[in-house]
Parts: sequence; C-alpha cells; structure tokens
Amino acid sequence: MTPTHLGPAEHLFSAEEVEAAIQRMAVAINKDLEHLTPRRPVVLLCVLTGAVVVVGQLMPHLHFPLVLDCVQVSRYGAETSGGSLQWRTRPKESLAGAVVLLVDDILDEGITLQALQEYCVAEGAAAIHTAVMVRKKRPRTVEVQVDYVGLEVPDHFVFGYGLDARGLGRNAPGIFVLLEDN
Ligand SMILES: O=P(O)(O)OC[C@H]1O[C@H](OP(=O)(O)OP(=O)(O)O)[C@H](O)[C@@H]1O
Ligand SMILES: Nc1nc2[nH]cnc2c(=O)[nH]1
Repeated sequence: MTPTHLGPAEHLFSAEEVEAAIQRMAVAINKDLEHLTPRRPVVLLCVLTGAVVVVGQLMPHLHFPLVLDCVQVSRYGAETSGGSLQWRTRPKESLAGAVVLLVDDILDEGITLQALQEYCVAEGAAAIHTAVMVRKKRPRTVEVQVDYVGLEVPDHFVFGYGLDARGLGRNAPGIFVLLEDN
C-alpha cells in the first residue's frame, strides 16, 4: 500500500521483497561470523534512527553471540540532500578488540558509513563488517567498503522500512521513491 500522506510516491519494493532481502543478508552474515570464536560477542551497532527496522528484522536470523548497541548520527535531518555529519549518541559498549557489525538502512554518498568505520577503527575494533538494507546506484562521494547489501535502489530519494521522508514514512511497508523531490 502506497502511503498517500507523503505525496506522490512510486512503490519500488514490497515488504515481502525487503524481508526476503534481509533474510538473504542474514544468511551471508551468518556464514562469515557464526564460526568465529572471538573472545567476546560481536557488537552489532545499529545506526539510528533509520536502521531500527532492518536491525529488528535481521537480529532474530543471526545465529552467533552478539550484543546490541547503537550509534546515532544524522546528516539529512528533514532534507533530501545531506549536510555535515552530526553526532548524537556514541556506542556504550567498548569497541576495543571487538568484532563489529555495523548495520545501516541506506548507503548513499557513503559519508555516514565511512565516518562510522573510521570511528570503529579509532576505538580499536578488531574487525568491522558492514551491512546496508539498500544501496543507492550512484557514484560514491567517498570510498567505502560494504560487505552485505540487501537491495539496490535508483538514484532518487527513497523512504519506508525505517527510511524517512522529512521525519515521516519510516513505517511505510516497503520501499518507495518520493516523487515530488526527484
Ligand atoms: O551515505 P550517506 O549519504 O552518508 O547517507 C546515508 C545516511 O543517511 C541516512 O541518515 P540520516 O542522516 O537521514 O539520519 P536518520 O537515520 O536519522 O534518518 C541513513 O540512515 C544513513 O545513515
Ligand atoms: N530517507 C532517506 N535517507 C537517505 N539518506 C541518504 N539517502 C537517503 C534516501 O534516499 N532516503
């Protein structure tokens, strides 16, 4: 169902398609991480706010010991183009020596994920794995390594499944293109 209160939108992926993609990501992540025997559980870092939905769906499919923590950064706010990265909340877990699984909803320019990877390195993470629910098909502003990708979306502003359109639409059941901004 297309949410009408956000204006005209194009439906890209249904909830079922997104859930299937998240499950495929979980299979790939399990393959890489469930046979590790780290001295401590994997630290799953949920990149708030948008990743809350993908993390909630991914976690029950992950079959290795993990602790959930979050980091909150923002560079879009109510806009559809990004600005400078604002740090809101840092992780509570120590990342020193930890295997970190960074999970975000979208990779667009790559600035957010790159900054978070640099943060994890600076905090002494032993290994960093990165997963995004959707990756935008566009040239990246910065070089960034992504290990697990759910779905590819065209170079338009998208919302749904945790992704917002001016603060709304995070609960939209699927992924949509916001037409009036594209
Ligand atoms: O690859 P980039 O161009 O850096 O963009 C990706 C980031 O943009 C969105 O966050 P946003 O700043 O909108 O915060 P939010 O998660 O609170 O919506 C999204 O959740 C990613 O973290
Ligand atoms: N909601 C949303 N957030 C983003 N952050 C970077 N790109 C996007 C996008 O297309 N939609």
